[in-house]
Amino acid sequence: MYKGSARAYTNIALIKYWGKKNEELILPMNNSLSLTLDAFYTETSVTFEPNQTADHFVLDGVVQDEKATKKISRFLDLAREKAQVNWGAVVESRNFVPTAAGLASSASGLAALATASNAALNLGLDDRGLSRLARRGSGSACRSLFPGFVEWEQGEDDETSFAQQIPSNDWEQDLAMLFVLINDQQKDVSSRDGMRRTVATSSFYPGWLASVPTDLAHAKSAIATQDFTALGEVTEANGLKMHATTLGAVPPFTYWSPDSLVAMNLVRQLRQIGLECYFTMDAGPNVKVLCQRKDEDALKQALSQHFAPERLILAHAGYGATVI
Ligand SMILES: O=C(O)C[C@@](O)(CF)CCOP(=O)(O)OP(=O)(O)O
Repeated sequence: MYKGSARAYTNIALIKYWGKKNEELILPMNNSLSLTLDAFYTETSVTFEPNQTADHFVLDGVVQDEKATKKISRFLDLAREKAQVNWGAVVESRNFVPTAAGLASSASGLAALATASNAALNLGLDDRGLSRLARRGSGSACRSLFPGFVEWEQGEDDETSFAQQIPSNDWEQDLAMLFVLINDQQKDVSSRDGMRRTVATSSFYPGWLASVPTDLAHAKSAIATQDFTALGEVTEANGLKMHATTLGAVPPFTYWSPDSLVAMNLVRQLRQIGLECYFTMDAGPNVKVLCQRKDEDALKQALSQHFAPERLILAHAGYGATVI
């Protein structure tokens, strides 16, 4: 029986990955930096069957359609190639996210699948090898292998593009991230499609890309000096610039919904009255608010004046992917 199971946690980028220089290998245009969180995780088991060739994918108890299964199969082919086998597999994944979330994070899912495949096929991959394998499933997944603050080195090719943890003296334990879950019916443009369109057509993209190295340096120095204000400011600015690129795409699009703007404005108002907090957003309307742990209750209290409590999820620093 060639079976492996793993758990991996989602991560939120403070300095965003937004654009690929190589779609096939998922090589990014820039380095990114994230914080691995504890609130959302995925548990995945994979069982390779020597006398089967078809793959089956069950997500949260539901057998997935051909399109979703094909995406998993393409990833499993990488593991099969490394093991020199052509065995079919059954993948069972469970996302542990609050029901209201709608936060199906591919990052934790693919990081868990890479870790589970490594165990099932006894591939013997080290952290770097695992990060490179997860990257082939979804770019941000390469960061979910590790706890704390994580930097994805963009690299030049498959060998040199991987993530690693940034030394922080556990400062991340002093921080918190409050997820404001905006229920938005509108179908978002996927992160993959959004970054593809933006790179190809947005006149704002070059300006964004040119600003990332400086933002990254500021974020890393803020972590080294445990300067929350500096980390918050660069996080909020970098996220806003990333989202600005979508407005210049052809056709233009935005991930922001009216309630996203309400949340962003509330964060600015709270800062003005001395509750230090900063927001960031990804490929969806949800708003993530970075604060210090000592302020998390005041922040949640303030936002619950405008958002129902079940839509406010507090997260803290998470853990690296593990075999379970
Ligand atoms: O996480 C970040 O750095 C920023 C984003 O979340 C902003 F939306 C993008 C994540 O993109 P992902 O889903 O990894 O894309 P893939 O490589 O096409 O699968």
